[in-house]
Amino acid sequence: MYLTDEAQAYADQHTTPESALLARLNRETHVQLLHARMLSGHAQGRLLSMLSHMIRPRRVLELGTFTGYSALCLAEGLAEEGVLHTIEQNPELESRIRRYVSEAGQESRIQVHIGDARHVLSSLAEPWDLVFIDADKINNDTYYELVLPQVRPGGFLLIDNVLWGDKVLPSYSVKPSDKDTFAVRAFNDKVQADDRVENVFLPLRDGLLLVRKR
Ligand SMILES: C[S@@+](CC[C@H](N)C(=O)[O-])C[C@H]1O[C@@H](n2cnc3c(N)ncnc32)[C@H](O)[C@@H]1O
Repeated sequence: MYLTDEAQAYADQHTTPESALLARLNRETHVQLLHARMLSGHAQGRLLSMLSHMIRPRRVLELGTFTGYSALCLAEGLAEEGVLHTIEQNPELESRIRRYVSEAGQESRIQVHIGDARHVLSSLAEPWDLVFIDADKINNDTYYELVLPQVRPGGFLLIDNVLWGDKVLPSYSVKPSDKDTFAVRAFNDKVQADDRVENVFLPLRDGLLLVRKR
């Protein structure tokens, strides 16, 4: 489900602009890295910031840092004394992430972990107020089951790319070898049937699933 270009432009023009730092990170990511589309970007970044401001979380967890754009957005709404932990498995991204976290003056509030989220998670037993799952989509369910017990009752999870380029839609004919699409579809269906949570599927960008633990 995509907006027309004109509607998208209008929506962007009526959304608070990125900070100069985020705009620079956005541009640098697109110029220097492959798969720059993975970065949350202007509209989704502002939504992450807005949701974080609404929740005022003390403990935030992000799985999948990439260049740090979404971590910086989510950190904007942290409570005083709040901390965001973000996990990225690609060590080549570490220096850029740390440089931007430092430029944003967030070194004491954003803890960067380099490693496979499945392993790093076992060393982080925090009562999460907000979790952003945005790593390898085939493992969405693994991450969800690992973190949900650690999310405080009434806490939130956000899962990105749940539209998966519209490949989750029933009319799309999935190739039998396309394990990612089958995994994203199965995950979305599972959350919809999960009595432990309430959920809203937001068709923003590539789809963002908002989940509240009961
Ligand atoms: C979609 S990008 C994240 C985008 C970022 N959250 C943003 O919005 O700007 C996914 C990232 O997850 C990382 N990743 C993939 N599998 C992972 C894993 N098992 N553990 C930690 N990070 C992983 C990838 O290296 C990639 O940088």
